[in-house]
Amino acid sequence: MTLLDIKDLTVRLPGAARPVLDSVSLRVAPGEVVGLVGESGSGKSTTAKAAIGLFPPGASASGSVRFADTDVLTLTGERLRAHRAGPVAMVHQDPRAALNPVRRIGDFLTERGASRARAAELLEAVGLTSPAQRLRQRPHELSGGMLQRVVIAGALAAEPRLLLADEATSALDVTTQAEILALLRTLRATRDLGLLLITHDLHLAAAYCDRVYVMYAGRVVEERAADALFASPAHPYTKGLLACSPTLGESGPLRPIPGRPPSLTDTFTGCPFVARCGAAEEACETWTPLEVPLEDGGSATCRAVPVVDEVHQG
Ligand SMILES: Nc1ncnc2c1ncn2[C@@H]1O[C@H](COP(=O)(O)OP(=O)(O)OP(=O)(O)O)[C@@H](O)[C@H]1O
Repeated sequence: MTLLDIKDLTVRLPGAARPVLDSVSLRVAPGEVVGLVGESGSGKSTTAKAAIGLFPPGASASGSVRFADTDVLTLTGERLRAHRAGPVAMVHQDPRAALNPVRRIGDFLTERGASRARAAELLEAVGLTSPAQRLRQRPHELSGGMLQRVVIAGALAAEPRLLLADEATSALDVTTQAEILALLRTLRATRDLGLLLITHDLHLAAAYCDRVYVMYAGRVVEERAADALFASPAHPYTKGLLACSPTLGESGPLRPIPGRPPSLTDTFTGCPFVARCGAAEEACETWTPLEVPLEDGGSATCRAVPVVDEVHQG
């Protein structure tokens, strides 16, 4: 069963030379942790926000976004509001931005529909000790990690089925980051919650996710089981990301990918990664990007990966 099913989603902004999202397909099943990885501006947040029918002002969207039995792109008014407040919750990078500094933690949770008793239960579920005392505290009395637990408790108040975590641990130190990620994994197991983890850190995604989508310039360039992605990345961009992000405990030289991703005002033909790709050939400049199936069930949008199906490589 699929919880979130995005198919061929293309999002355009007025004045942009290329789509913000170009034929993006992504799915999340109940109880599955899915990673969405890529450099800044690759379209990760735009993809995640599509799950709650939220697009940049003036954007036009085509393709489909389904959540369980709901066709999200057709929702308007009260039904759209109910969708955003119920089955899908979103947690962002900075918990302090989500919390009113002068209100108590208890107020934050009861404003989200939880009773006082339930609010204490939620704080316990996210691993906060002395929940009764926490309910009376204000944000400045808690650490960043504790506040992110409070925000996650608030997100759980409406019993969501899917949690979108947009760089939710990026502002935290490494130890607290690991604790929050472990908490999210526990919640998906105990609540059968689907989890979409958005991060620029491929190593983190590979360590905590079941499956990973790698995005580049508004496209999904690789989709793999996390262990396969880490062991044998197929797309040159994925290989580049792995080589340029540090792993815990390793101190080898990092090799940044040369150049920078195309902006929304840059036009290009062929593969969008061609200008930065060490393995590019002339034919890549005119190749129409196409998801090529891999033997292990994943896919990569690169004409150099070996064909296992009846796919025309150009
Ligand atoms: N409201 C908006 N108005 C104009 N451009 C936008 C808007 N939202 C997103 N964009 C543009 O769309 C592209 C994709 O942005 P998006 O935030 O989805 O990327 P991202 O991969 O999540 O990046 P980051 O890691 O920096 O959050 C970027 O070029 C961004 O500037």
